[in-house]
Amino acid sequence: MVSEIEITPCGPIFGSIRPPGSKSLTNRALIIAALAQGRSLLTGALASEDTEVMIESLRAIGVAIDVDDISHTLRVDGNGGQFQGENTEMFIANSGTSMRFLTALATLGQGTFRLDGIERMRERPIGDLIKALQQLGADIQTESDNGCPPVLVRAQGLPGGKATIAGNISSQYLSGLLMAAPYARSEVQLEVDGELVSQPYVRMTTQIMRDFGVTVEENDCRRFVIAGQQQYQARQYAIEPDASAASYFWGAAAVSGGKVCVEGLTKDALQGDVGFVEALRQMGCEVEYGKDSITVTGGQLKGIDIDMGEISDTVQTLAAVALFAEGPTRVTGVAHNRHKETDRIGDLACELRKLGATVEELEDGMVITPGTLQPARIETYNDHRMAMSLALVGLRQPGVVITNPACTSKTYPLFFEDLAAICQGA
Ligand SMILES: O=C(O)C1=C[C@@H](OP(=O)(O)O)[C@@H](O)[C@H](O)C1
Ligand SMILES: C=C(OP(=O)(O)O)C(=O)O
Repeated sequence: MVSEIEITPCGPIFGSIRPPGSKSLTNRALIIAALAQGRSLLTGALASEDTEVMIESLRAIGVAIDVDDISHTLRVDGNGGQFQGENTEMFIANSGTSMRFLTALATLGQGTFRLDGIERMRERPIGDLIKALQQLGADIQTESDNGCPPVLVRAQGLPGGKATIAGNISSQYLSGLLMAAPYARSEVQLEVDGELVSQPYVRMTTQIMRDFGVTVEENDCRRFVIAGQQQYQARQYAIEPDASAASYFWGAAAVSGGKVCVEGLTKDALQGDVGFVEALRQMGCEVEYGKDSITVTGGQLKGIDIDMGEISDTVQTLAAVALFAEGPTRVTGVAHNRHKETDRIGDLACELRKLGATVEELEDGMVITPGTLQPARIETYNDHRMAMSLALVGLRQPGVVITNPACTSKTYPLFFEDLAAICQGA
């Protein structure tokens, strides 16, 4: 792909789109189908770097996965939770879900597993998950003492028992523990210690576990009891389009003053990020929930004060929209965004300032005061969401250049093609 893209401004965008499959659901369904006994068919799956590294890692432990790129279907022949490692290496690039879910899964096998990723992955914390797995009897550690990957697992199956898990840095630790727990030798009791960020992802985890036939007792998203020696039931499973990806198209309607319908998502979607449209409604957009779609119509935009702790992957999208609003927008509740693909508070503030905004950084968010927009060369920090969100600014402001646009391949390889296509009707 080209080394940079200049976004062409366009008029109001009217169109509809079905984004590719959800990253979060694809990677959960892959973990669960891999542990099930028998064949599962996952339809509507995402094909991107984050799912690719998950698939390759599962193949490394003997799970046969056939990818049909045309129908977006994955055929997974699960190993029933029986697998061996012989110094098995899993290279996970910068996929947080893969790193956290596969670390928990690896403890169920027999033998040695090592999980590693790119440089940034070696700065993304995993220590709290390691501690919880140790409480459940796993022999597991990080290679260095900074609490980040690489992770080494000397697995002999997971004994089970009680563990507390911190939830203030990432909910993915809890999701990983939950999905592995039914394969422990005895009951697993999990208790969240302190704040739990990104809660909707945990609800997504328990729902998909139940959909694949295991029981999970749950008390207010704080305490969980999972009987040991359960088995996921292989099945056909339909994956929703990605709601975080959808945010860019809803955002495009907002900044361009058009109307965009995202197909395949509803208010009842498993992904909490559909809640992003309610933030747009607060800012002045119109939102219509259809039977199988959600449509956003742009309006007179005003700044808002919002806690985005439950929908943190859409902070950058909201920030892009905020540049076109009247008055400041204050985002809070997202301290954990500093540990994602990049520091999504500090680095986002820096790029927003280049575009002409005044940004005050908070410990857990930022206050964005729009100014006179100006052309800018946007640094993407190898963060797909920096590229996709700030591209929206270029739909109105000439001279917005996105560097390293190929970084969208983490979750959305064809993002710029899809954005151009929907703009063509504008
Ligand atoms: O469980 C998941 O699928 C995810 C949880 C969130 O991470 P945190 O729990 O680290 O906020 C989110 O940012 C990520 O893109 C996907
Ligand atoms: C934070 C993200 O991904 P992950 O943690 O799965 O790498 C994301 O997709 O925005």
